[in-house]
Amino acid sequence: MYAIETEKLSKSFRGISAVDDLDLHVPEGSIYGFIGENGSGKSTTQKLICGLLVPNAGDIRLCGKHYTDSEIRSRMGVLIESPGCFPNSTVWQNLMMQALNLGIENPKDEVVRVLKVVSMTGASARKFKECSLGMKQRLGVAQALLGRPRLLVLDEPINGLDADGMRIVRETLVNLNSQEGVTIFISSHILGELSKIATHYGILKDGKLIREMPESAMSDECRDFVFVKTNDNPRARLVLSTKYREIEDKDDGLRIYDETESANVAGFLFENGIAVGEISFNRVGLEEYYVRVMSRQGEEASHV
Ligand SMILES: Nc1ncnc2c1ncn2[C@@H]1O[C@H](COP(=O)(O)OP(=O)(O)OP(=O)(O)O)[C@@H](O)[C@H]1O
Repeated sequence: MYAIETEKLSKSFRGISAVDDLDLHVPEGSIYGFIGENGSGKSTTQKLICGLLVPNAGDIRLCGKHYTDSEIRSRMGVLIESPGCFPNSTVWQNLMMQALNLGIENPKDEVVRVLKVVSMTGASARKFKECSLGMKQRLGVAQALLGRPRLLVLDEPINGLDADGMRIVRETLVNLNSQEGVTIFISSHILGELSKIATHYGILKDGKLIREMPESAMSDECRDFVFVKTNDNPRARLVLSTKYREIEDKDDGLRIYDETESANVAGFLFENGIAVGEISFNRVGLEEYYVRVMSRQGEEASHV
């Protein structure tokens, strides 16, 4: 079953298409990384799913039910753009107001719980306007967690966070997903961070979904390679081409995509009188995969 499924979802603003015929499939229990360039339609899609915008066409189903179903909606937590908070109220007061609005039983206990989850217990007396950007983002996540939602829709929740703030949000999301089975639909431009947690990906371009796949399928498309820097890369390339078929110039060095090991490449270069300055075994990461998919969009990339 899909936690979120859209069928031919479309939205335009004053005749300009923002989301175009979108068929999205977010499996239950997944952490679905939703990526795309600025203006590709990620926020619009998330707003449509959360009922903050009305589609021009298409359908949205949440856990098999129409997205307007109130029971399903009550199991959703949302952070879209910046958290809606009162600047002169404290972190505690803002969360309490939200908990009361949501009609949560034992709101105090629930606020204590979510503050703990995002590691903000010590900041509960701080006014919202005095919070750092990182604290505000984490408060937004805490708001989204009120009432123990089964589905979280998060728009750029790690934007503006420092490394520690990112780690806290990342660990929070992974724990919610692995321990409580919460489905997380998350957009982010910080691909390195997203790749640490996502189980599925959807790539959006100009309002259209150009790729959708589980992380394992993306890993299969991302290839292993040996990266080597030498004292003479052009000669190293010539020498290596007598033994290896797929060699690429990249980052002041050479990549060898053939199935081999660093030690074999180093040994072969050494035998041929070429000094190796740096050698490592690597894999194409999400950022590079994304750049390549975007640049060859429309083509079927069998090897990325
Ligand atoms: N309320 C609106 N009125 C008019 N145009 C809008 C509105 N909201 C979004 N758009 C347009 O729709 C397109 C998609 O915007 P959207 O914010 O969904 O993209 P995005 O992928 O979330 O971008 P970003 O990564 O910069 O947040 C853009 O061209 C944007 O200008």
